Amino acid sequence: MTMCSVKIECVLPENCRCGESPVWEEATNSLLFVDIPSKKVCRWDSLSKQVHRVTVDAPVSSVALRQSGGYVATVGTKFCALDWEDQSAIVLATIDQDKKNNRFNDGKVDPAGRYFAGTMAEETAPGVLERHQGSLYCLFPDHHVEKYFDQVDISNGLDWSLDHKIFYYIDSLSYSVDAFDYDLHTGKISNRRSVYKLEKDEQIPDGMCIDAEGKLWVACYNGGRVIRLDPETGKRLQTVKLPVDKTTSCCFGGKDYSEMYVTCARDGIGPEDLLRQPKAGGIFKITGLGVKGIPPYPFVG
Ligand SMILES: O=C(O)[C@H](O)[C@@H](O)[C@H](O)[C@H](O)CO
Ligand SMILES: [Zn+2]
Repeated sequence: MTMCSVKIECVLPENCRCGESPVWEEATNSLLFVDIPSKKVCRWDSLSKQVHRVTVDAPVSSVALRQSGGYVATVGTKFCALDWEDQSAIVLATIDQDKKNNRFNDGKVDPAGRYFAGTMAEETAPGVLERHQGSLYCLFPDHHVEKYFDQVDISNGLDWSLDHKIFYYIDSLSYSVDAFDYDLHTGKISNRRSVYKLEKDEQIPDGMCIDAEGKLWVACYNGGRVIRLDPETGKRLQTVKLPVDKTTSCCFGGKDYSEMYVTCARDGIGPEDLLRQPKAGGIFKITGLGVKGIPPYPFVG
């Protein structure tokens, strides 16, 4: 494996205000993602290059596959089921009803088909928000919701180790990638610890995914990069820089999950900086990483 074969291209100039939650859907050779403030769930067909967009009635912060068809998404403060054909959203559960300024942020389905997602106070500008307002929640297959912990600033990246015994989690403003022991049978988490502290130029940790070797990939907001971490040694193994600063999240997709897709944001970039990064808000594809990902888990409810 040589690092020099890494290639980065913008495959879709979508101008997302805040692109997030990339998810590969093998059945349609497509990449799903959201644009949070634009209230849009998008599906980009990698073969036809066509995009389908569904607009919902509140900021949509994550999307996931659903075993029984369609998708699930976190919309405002609700876990919803999305019917792609008739473009409808059905509410499965509502959270944070006592916190009127909160919304969901990043979410992902665990290996047993439960949908994890956390909340945050709405931002007045990128990174500017009332602190400690967020919590981490999980929607179980029977549609009941459990709260894991509160006091979160910006609930973000999440994924599970390949043996399903560890849950990795990012609260962005802690500048840390954390790990918990994970009980796949019950969905319970325990024993929180930090596995990596971001360096200054890496800026703010945002979305995250695991690769087929058990290493973590973290998108660095304002850092214009994704970094590969070894959660066992706490070392950074690789840095891949992108031509945009506000990289928000990443996932593997494409043939055998050998490509990485990266979302990013356009909001918060001044006119002068936009000239330097005209592709801000686009969808990027990284090839030649020499490592594959794993398929996303579908929600089983
Ligand atoms: O994409 C997200 O996860 C949040 O919704 C964003 O708002 C950014 O992470 C945040 O601005 C970084 O500070
Ligand atoms: Zn995020």
